Amino acid sequence: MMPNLRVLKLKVVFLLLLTGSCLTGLVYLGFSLGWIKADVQADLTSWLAPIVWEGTFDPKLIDSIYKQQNITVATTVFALGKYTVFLQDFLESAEQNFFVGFRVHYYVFSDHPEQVPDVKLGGERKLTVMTVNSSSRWQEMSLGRMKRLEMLIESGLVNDADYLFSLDVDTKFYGRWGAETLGDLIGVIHAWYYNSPCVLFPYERRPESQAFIPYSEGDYYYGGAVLGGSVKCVYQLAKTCREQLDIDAAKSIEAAWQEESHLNKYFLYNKPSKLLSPEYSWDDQKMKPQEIKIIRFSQVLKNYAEVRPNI
Ligand SMILES: CC(=O)N[C@H]1[C@@H](OP(=O)(O)OP(=O)(O)OC[C@H]2O[C@@H](n3ccc(=O)[nH]c3=O)[C@H](O)[C@@H]2O)O[C@H](CO)[C@H](O)[C@@H]1O
Ligand SMILES: [Mn+2]
Repeated sequence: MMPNLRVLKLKVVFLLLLTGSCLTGLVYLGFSLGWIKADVQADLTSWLAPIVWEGTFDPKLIDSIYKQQNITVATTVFALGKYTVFLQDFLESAEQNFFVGFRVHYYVFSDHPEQVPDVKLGGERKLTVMTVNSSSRWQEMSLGRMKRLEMLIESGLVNDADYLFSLDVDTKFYGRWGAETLGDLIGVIHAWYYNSPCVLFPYERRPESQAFIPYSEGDYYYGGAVLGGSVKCVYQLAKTCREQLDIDAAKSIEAAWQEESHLNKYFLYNKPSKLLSPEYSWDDQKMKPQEIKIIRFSQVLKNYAEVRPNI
């Protein structure tokens, strides 16, 4: 009986050791492949780009540095079809929170220019309405933004601007958005994926698409609702994404999340110089967890059937 018991004990110890090392191996693999996030609130990426969270900057100091440089911030926003209903709140809340005290130039693209509301703007802030053709599919309105952004920059209209942002219109500002968001190339971490492992990111996974990213790659999932940077860098981004979208369109492929998928591909190989935390692109549908100290900009609730021309 005794020797059997010893063998049994040895087997148990061996099994425990095996399980232990398997788990350690899995955790190691998880970290190295990005399945497990070490710190969802890190304030630096592995390529040393800052990630802007509340508490990582001094708002007054950073604004004063850029004020001395007398900069102009251009901002494009697209409101086609029924999305013009979002403009009033977008613009009014931007006037309260977005680069307050800076020279801001909004470019509102719409197929219903007469529906662009007359919002009172602060001193040194202006708005230009850009009339565009309608589309019958919401996907085209969304992905058409890259082409229009590229054309706007080529037209020379934004030559007076130092920085350029492109923002979703079905949104509202709830908090400060200032000079801390400026840099060469700016992306925002998507609110629904900031604490997800990489393999769960909804990147385009079909190799036929130019937006394809294999499961072994990726670092962040960026939202399509916010992009920005210097006019030069935004031009390169918009042009490249538009070219990739055209190649896909010629093959009748539409990436999983339209231009957002192409943006993610672009950022994977052209790393943003600064990342905005999900504070800068939240979603009203999503409860604010404790680790998020402030919501600055957020997608408002919308009735998709009511505002979109197609499903
Ligand atoms: C939070 C976030 O990252 N949102 C992205 C997401 O879903 P969303 O559900 O946020 O997409 P969406 O319906 O807001 O469309 C994106 C933008 O396209 C414009 N638009 C769209 C439809 C329309 O009928 N009229 C119109 O003007 C408008 O500026 C809108 O804000 O995926 C989209 C592409 O699939 C875009 O990448 C969005 O930026
Ligand atoms: Mn949106």
